[in-house]
Amino acid sequence: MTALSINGLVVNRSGIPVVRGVDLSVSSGEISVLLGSNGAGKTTLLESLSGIIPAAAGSVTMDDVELLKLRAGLRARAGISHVEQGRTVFPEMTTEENLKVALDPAADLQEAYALFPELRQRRDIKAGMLSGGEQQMVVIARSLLTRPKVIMIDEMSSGLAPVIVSRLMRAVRQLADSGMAVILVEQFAALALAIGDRAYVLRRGAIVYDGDCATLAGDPAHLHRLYLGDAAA
Ligand SMILES: Nc1ncnc2c1ncn2[C@@H]1O[C@H](COP(=O)(O)OP(=O)(O)OP(=O)(O)O)[C@@H](O)[C@H]1O
Repeated sequence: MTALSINGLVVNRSGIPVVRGVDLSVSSGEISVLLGSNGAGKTTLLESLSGIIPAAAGSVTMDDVELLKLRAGLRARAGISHVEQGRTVFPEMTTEENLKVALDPAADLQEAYALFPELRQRRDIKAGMLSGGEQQMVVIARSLLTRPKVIMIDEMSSGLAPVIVSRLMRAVRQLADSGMAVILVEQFAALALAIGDRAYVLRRGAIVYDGDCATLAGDPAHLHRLYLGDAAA
């Protein structure tokens, strides 16, 4: 079932289009992996969906609601959550206090501990004392507790060891398996393709691949060409 439908999305940065007519749809229960080289426009695309920056043209619908007409806070309430690149914990608050920050009345803290049991033992510790991987778990769990229909996760693995990244990837798979639509922007393409369903590759603001993850994972040379475009020919 389509959870979010993006049509003809254009987003400018300093007056220059960096997302140029993107069509994309994400389904409940699936991980849509969004790949592309540095500067391709991935973060800009996510920021326009959550309302951090305005879109110049296009349409983004969720349950027949036009998100682009809503302020950021209302988009979150409509069910889209954004785990921003580099977002951190409140270091002086405990793990549990961090989790409670955006707790939806219908949500239960136990959902966070079910996703990341390792946080349960750390609940009373100041979040600033947690490891980088645990902090990222808190940030993702905080987003889960807003009860989103669509969760967008931007480069969650930055600076983390591969074993931690794999742990986080398993959790992201669990989120999708519980029925959420996940948009995953990731620099570790192989790891993301291994757990994802649908893949999109963005190059200079335009989608140059739209297909399933397994096909792309099985053809690294194709992926390489998609990233580099004409430069790889
Ligand atoms: N605040 C800004 N003002 C002006 N231009 C910006 C701004 N942020 C990003 N850009 C430009 O917009 C383009 C897209 O950047 P964006 O960060 O969306 O790409 P990305 O695919 O997420 O790359 P990365 O993997 O490096 O985060 C780039 O050319 C970048 O230089």
